[in-house]
Amino acid sequence: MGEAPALLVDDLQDGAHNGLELKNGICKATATVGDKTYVIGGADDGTLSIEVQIFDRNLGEWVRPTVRGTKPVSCKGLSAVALEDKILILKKGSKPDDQIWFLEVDTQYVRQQQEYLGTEVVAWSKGVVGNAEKPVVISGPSGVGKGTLIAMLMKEFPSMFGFSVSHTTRAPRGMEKDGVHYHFTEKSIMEKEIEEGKFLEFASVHGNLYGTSVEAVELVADAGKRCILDIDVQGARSVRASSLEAIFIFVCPPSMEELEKRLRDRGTETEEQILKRLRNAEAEIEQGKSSHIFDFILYNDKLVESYEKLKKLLGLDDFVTTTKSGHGEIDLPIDHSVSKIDNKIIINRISSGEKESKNLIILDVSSLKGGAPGRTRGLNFQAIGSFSNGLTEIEGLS
Ligand SMILES: Nc1nc2c(ncn2[C@@H]2O[C@H](COP(=O)(O)OP(=O)(O)O)[C@@H](O)[C@H]2O)c(=O)[nH]1
Ligand SMILES: Nc1ncnc2c1ncn2[C@@H]1O[C@H](COP(=O)(O)OP(=O)(O)O)[C@@H](O)[C@H]1O
Repeated sequence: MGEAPALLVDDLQDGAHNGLELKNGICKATATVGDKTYVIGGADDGTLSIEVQIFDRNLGEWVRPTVRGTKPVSCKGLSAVALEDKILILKKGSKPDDQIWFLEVDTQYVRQQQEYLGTEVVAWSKGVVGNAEKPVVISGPSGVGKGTLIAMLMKEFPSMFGFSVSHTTRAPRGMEKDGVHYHFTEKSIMEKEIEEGKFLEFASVHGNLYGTSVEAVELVADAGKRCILDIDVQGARSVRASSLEAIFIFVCPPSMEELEKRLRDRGTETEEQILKRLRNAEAEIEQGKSSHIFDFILYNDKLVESYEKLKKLLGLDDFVTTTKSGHGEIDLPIDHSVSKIDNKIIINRISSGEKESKNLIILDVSSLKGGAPGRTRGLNFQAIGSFSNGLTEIEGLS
């Protein structure tokens, strides 16, 4: 049995299942999903992270769960709304991009983690307003031209794409910079971080460990960019099975002879490494073509033509540069009440002194995408304001 938090069991049994509690400077919200009541909160000094405890009503016991994903930092107050398999958390007095969070309690990811760890698991993911384009996973054998094609894409569309910087235990090549091409790390450190759940996927490739950290993907999403992942077939399979919805592209060489020529001409590997990469290439190509992981196979024969094909796959062939529309920011009132009608969360400002502020915010949670341990996208909102001239303004943002 776990240690009881400040909120009393009696409070829960009296029916305070969904709502806000303030005790001794500690802000807590509670939400009930199934037989469990989740007590979510932290100190209001903006430094500590928000913690979770569970009261299992069947067992009559407190449980402290294993927490996956990045925890949100504490804030001035919380509201919690139970959805089917997750809890929507509204953080009061936080920055616009830090106000909406989800605590997953019974999603596929949480159930997988529960099975794997044999403990109660919850997982955080930050809510992102709007529908950022799906991330792009690019795989293919060493030397096929993945890096070259990605570099061309990033050069032509710098504000649209962001590269997910992987961790690796292999040594840097001459021109490679730590934190730009890879986060170069040590095996023991990376293994510890994998244990701690910091990686979305990882794999042993050509004798070294490679992995995509949750943070690497989050950083790109937070910059409002479309994430590109250069990962091997095993990694692509893991991502396919994860909550990250992506487009999967496998890059194939025109022939094994040409692949060998490119690898040798690149001149970055020893003879032994080249032979190992060529041996692995056959199996990778076999899996890439037959495994149903990939949505598209791109033959990289003539570079310029292949690049045009890649742009077409990503819907960029007749792309005209336009100014990026804003993400839309919610002005979440500190004092508010929250209710839920079907897939709509209604946030109502309590006693608004400001004449021209939005009194009602409607959050649509009907088409959420992605989820823990990264980001939950697809949140849409409408802000509705009443003005002193009697007009009502409706602002739809996504
Ligand atoms: N699973 C996984 N594979 C990765 C990751 N980063 C790179 N790789 C793959 O590791 C392999 C070797 O990469 P690298 O050492 O840069 O050599 P290169 O492919 O010859 O340029 C390639 O197939 C990459 O796609 C990662 O984060 N996860
Ligand atoms: N279509 C192509 N035709 C000829 N050479 C290519 C082509 N694409 C890439 N290359 C060259 O092949 C080498 C390997 O490309 P690289 O992008 O490093 O591969 P990867 O990232 O898949 O290991 C580089 O020297 C690159 O300039």
